[in-house]
Amino acid sequence: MAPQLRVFVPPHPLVKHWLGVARDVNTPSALFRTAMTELGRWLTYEAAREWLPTFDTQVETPLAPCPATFVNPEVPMMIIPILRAGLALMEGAQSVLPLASVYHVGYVRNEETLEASCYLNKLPSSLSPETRVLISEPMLATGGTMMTAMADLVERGIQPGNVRIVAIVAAPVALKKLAEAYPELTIYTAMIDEGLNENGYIVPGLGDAGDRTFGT
Ligand SMILES: O=P(O)(O)OC[C@H]1O[C@H](OP(=O)(O)OP(=O)(O)O)[C@H](O)[C@@H]1O
Ligand SMILES: O=c1cc[nH]c(=O)[nH]1
Ligand SMILES: [Mg+2]
Repeated sequence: MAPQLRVFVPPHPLVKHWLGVARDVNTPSALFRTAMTELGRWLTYEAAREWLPTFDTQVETPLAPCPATFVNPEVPMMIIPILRAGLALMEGAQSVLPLASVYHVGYVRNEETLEASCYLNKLPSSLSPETRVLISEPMLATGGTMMTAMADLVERGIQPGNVRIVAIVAAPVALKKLAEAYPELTIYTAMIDEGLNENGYIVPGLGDAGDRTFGT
């Protein structure tokens, strides 16, 4: 069967709570950052389920031998925060995946054309195809930023089937674009919103995630 984009919206009260905090226009920047970090933590927790590679072994408890399962540190795992807004989300992701390497990439949308351009790329020139990649990117709006980031990853050897995107809010147009180009992808998001306004902002969304995270 042909792969189909999988989008999960975990029905978790903490995800709902922190999404409400992030959406509220009256939330100050410090609390908005906390909301981003918490959403990164819980969405990554959900994304890691049945995805994080493990190995089975045995340990000695103080009383008896006992089977045990550990996260396998030999399978390469990376977190890619998309600057700027992906940084606070990444902090939560990192608390769940402390062994993951972090590679920063920065893309910015042109406010008129809405096209994304890259201003920072710390990715190595090639990556092992079995690398598991978690991308932290709060907003999937037109999808242009994520399409560019995915192209940069695939060019370096990453398989889309090994990528999970953690996003706070996703617009249908971005999901459609990603589904057509990378149907093997898996996305974890707190909500799929209605659409975009004439300036390319997600409605109801949460405004400019980067500006609200950093108080700019
Ligand atoms: O799906 P798209 O239409 O491409 O929009 C999503 C991107 O737009 C925002 O970044 P922005 O360019 O505002 O940069 P910032 O995070 O530094 O604020 C947001 O953080 C995403 O990266
Ligand atoms: O709603 C949106 C769309 C793109 N980028 C944001 O920060 N917010
Ligand atoms: Mg911005």
